[in-house]
Amino acid sequence: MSSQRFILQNKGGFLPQMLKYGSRAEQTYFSPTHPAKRVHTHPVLRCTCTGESRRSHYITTPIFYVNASPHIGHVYSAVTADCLHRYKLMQGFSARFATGTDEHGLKIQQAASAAGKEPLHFCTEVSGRFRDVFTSCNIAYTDFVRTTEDRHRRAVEHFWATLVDKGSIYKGTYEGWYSTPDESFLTPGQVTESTDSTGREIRISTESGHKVEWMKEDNYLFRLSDFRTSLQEWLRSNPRAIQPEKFYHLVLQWLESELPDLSVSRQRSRLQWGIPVPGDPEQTIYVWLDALVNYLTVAGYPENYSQWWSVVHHVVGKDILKFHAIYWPAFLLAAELPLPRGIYVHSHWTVRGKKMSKSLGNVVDPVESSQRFTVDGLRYFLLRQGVPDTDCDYDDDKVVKLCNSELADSLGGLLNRCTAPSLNPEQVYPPFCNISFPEDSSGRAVSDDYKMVEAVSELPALMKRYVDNLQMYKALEAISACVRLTNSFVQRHAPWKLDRTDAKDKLWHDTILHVCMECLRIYGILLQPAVPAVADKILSRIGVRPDERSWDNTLDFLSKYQGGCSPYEGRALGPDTGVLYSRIEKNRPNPKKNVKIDTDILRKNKL
Ligand SMILES: Nc1ncnc2c1ncn2[C@@H]1O[C@H](COP(=O)(O)OP(=O)(O)OP(=O)(O)O)[C@@H](O)[C@H]1O
Repeated sequence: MSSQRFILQNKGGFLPQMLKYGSRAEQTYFSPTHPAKRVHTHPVLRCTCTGESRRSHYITTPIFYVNASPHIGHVYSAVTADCLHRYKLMQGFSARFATGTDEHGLKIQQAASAAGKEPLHFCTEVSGRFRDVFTSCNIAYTDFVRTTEDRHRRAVEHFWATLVDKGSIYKGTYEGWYSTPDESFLTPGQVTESTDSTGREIRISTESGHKVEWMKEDNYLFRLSDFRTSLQEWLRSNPRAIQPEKFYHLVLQWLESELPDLSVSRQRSRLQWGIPVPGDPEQTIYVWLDALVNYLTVAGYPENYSQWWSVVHHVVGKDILKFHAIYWPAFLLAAELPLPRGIYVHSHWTVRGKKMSKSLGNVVDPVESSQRFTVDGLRYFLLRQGVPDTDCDYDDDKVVKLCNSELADSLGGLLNRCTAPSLNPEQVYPPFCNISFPEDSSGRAVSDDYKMVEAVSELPALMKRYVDNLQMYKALEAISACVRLTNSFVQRHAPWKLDRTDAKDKLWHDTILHVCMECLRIYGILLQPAVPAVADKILSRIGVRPDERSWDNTLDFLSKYQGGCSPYEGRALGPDTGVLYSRIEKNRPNPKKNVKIDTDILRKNKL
């Protein structure tokens, strides 16, 4: 059965890409991620083959608002996307990874004015800080977009004109609650009463706790209400479009209520720092519409964008789920553009139970943390401890504990055992002996050794399942469990007790080291997306060349055991004999030092 990628188009716009199997006449469509499962049959669907390569992937982070410097939460979004991007590259995909900065809106206008700077000058400075932090955390983005760039302005203007052409934008009066800090509109049900620090009665957003104000002004409205059914249809046809599943259900729940039309512009008199509405200089385009279009800008919109646009996946924090899972798909449906292939949602890092946030000031500085724990130590902690479904509390002691036990002791210890001159005086990848470790149990290997080999051979498939579900923490947990099994294998057979002058003992000794190095080779390859520097150290030390580090190279794990030959056997080890990861001292420096709490802000927010 052959498969070909199609975009399905209905009356209201494009439905997301699906794979069509079998004859056109059947009009039966299948999810790309669940080809075995029939998900949608629609009488009016029209199919257009995009010619998209199945081996390309485009991943994005949110673009970050430049009202203050980046913190660990931003780095977490970026490290997650970076890990996914590296993982796709390792699998041979042609992949693109975009991040950038969101630079328009009232908050920026106010922050620039408070800093006594021109908005663009202010944005350039803060945007540069994001870029620097990402570089220092080894975030290998392929594109960095700023919403103040000309290419983005062109994309936004074109997108706006398309929405107007399609009749999805009209001029009207918006009246309702608005939260400037969240740059979002709220229904009466999302607003609650509260008091400010002087005891004055105010209204706040139930979700963010930010103050809201009643707004009434003439502006442009987007016919969001027209798209509720199409959005429901999209999600029901694509049960994996939003992951983890709990967020998918949350969006479906939101869609059970009516969607009021959305104001998509501000009067220029209130907001000057933004892109003017084409043909109406009295109005500025709403910052969220402006910002979301960045994903298209990077893909090349409005010119040749379809190659990348058809494989786009967004990584977003749960705080901006509504914008990405409702507003953005609705805008795209209105513009008759394909919907994202996947929206990967993650929860928040908290500090003592409160969301780490620029506005609260309770931020952890990623540069200080990466200097103390190393870049890979910080990346490992974020990906290993960050569970997308639930919030996680950040604590320096947890980083120390995890990195010491899993990177320094377990992984570093294993590498050291195989490569230390005391056990490996020839400094080579030693040979494997089938008589010592045969497929049956007639050699010196015991049943736990076979279990360990089986676990490691299954590891790539397990990792693929986890990473494809955005469960990096489970993938790293599985690798860590295998590292422990390999250490137990060494401990069980204590090669240091064997007599290397005895021919049989020597064969068994070398076989033990060969098995360990094969395990390390697999761990090194699989760890590359998460901790590239640590993985490179492992692979270089055991003599694995850069062209031998792709996903396919995990398929020949312990090939000698399976009767094949090994290209690594007898190879000289790499020259770097340094430790893999140096243990971090606990409590030095002061673990609370890099948690900056702005007490004024906390007081103001009654925390
Ligand atoms: N505490 C956090 N944990 C995880 N991700 C975060 C966190 N804070 C921000 N992010 C990520 O960065 C994106 C943009 O966040 P934003 O710029 O609004 O940061 P913020 O610190 O929450 O700012 P503000 O306090 O001004 O709202 C979020 O959607 C999310 O992807």
